[in-house]
Amino acid sequence: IHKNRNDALHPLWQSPLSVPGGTRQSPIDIQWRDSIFDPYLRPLKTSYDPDTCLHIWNNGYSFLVEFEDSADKSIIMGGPLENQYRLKQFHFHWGAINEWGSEHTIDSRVYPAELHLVHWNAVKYESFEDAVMEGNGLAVIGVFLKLGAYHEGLQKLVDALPAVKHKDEIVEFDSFDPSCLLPSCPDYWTYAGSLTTPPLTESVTWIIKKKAIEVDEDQLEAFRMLLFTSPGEEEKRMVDNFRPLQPLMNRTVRSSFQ
Ligand SMILES: CC(=O)NCCCCOc1ccc(NC(=O)Nc2ccc(S(N)(=O)=O)cc2)cc1
Ligand SMILES: [Zn+2]
Repeated sequence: IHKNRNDALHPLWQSPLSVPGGTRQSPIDIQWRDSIFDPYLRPLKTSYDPDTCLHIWNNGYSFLVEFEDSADKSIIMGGPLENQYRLKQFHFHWGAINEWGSEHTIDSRVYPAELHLVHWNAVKYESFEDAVMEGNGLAVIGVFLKLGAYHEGLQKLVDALPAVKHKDEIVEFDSFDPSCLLPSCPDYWTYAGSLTTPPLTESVTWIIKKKAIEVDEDQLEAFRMLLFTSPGEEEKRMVDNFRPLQPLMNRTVRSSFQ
C-alpha cells in the first residue's frame, strides 16, 4: 500500500515531525534520575531592560513579545553559556485543555503550558538569523506554567491578547520585564537541542527551569481564545501549538542542582 506521505507531517505546521539526520531535536522528556549534576554549571544571570520591549505579535503559531536587540540591554549569561546572549522574543505553547500543552515533559509529566524566552549569541554572530544556523547560536529558557494562583505579572500580557486575536495582528507593548515570569528558584536542567518549530535548526542550548510558575484558569483560557487564522478566514482556535517529543539519542541532560 502507498502510505500517505503526509502522515509524517504534523497537522499544525505541515512540517516534518522529525528532521532527517537530526541528532539533537527538541522537545524531549527529561528523566530526572538520568540527568547528571554538573558542579561546574554556574547560576544563570538574567538582566532584562523593560524599555527594550517592542510589541506583541500573533505569528500564526503562537503570540510573541518581541524585544529591541540591537544592543546588550536585555541579556542572559552564566549557567551553561560561554558568552552572553541577547533576548529577542518570548512566546508560549499550550493545550486545548489543562491536561496537556507543554513541549518538554519531566518524567513524562506534561504541564498545561510552557514559556520560551529566546536569546541569541551576539558575541559570536552579527544577527539572530545568522545565530539561528549555528550550534551555539541560541539559548532558550523554558518555564513550565501550572494551574494555580493568579499571576500578577502575566495579567498585563493577558489583557493585551484580544488585540492580537488573529494571525499577523500586532500591537505595541511597552515596559514589560519578563523576569517577572521566571520562578525564584535557580535550579535548571540544560541540554543541546533545536528550535521546536520550522526551521527546526539544531542551534539551541536549552535551559529548563525546574520550578513551574502558577497561573489561574482564566489566564490560561485567555491564551486559548487566540486564533491561528487571519480575519475573514474560518476561525481556528490557537491551541495545541506544541511539537511532539523527540528522541534523546546520544545526549545527556545536566542539572544545576543535586
Ligand atoms: C533552511 C532554512 O529554513 N533557513 C532559514 C533560516 C533563516 C531564517 O530562519 C529563522 C528562524 C527562526 C526565526 N525566528 C524565531 O524566533 N524562531 C523560533 C522558533 C522556535 C523557537 S522555540 N519554540 O523556542 O524552539 C524559538 C524561535 C526566524 C527566522
Ligand atoms: Zn517555543
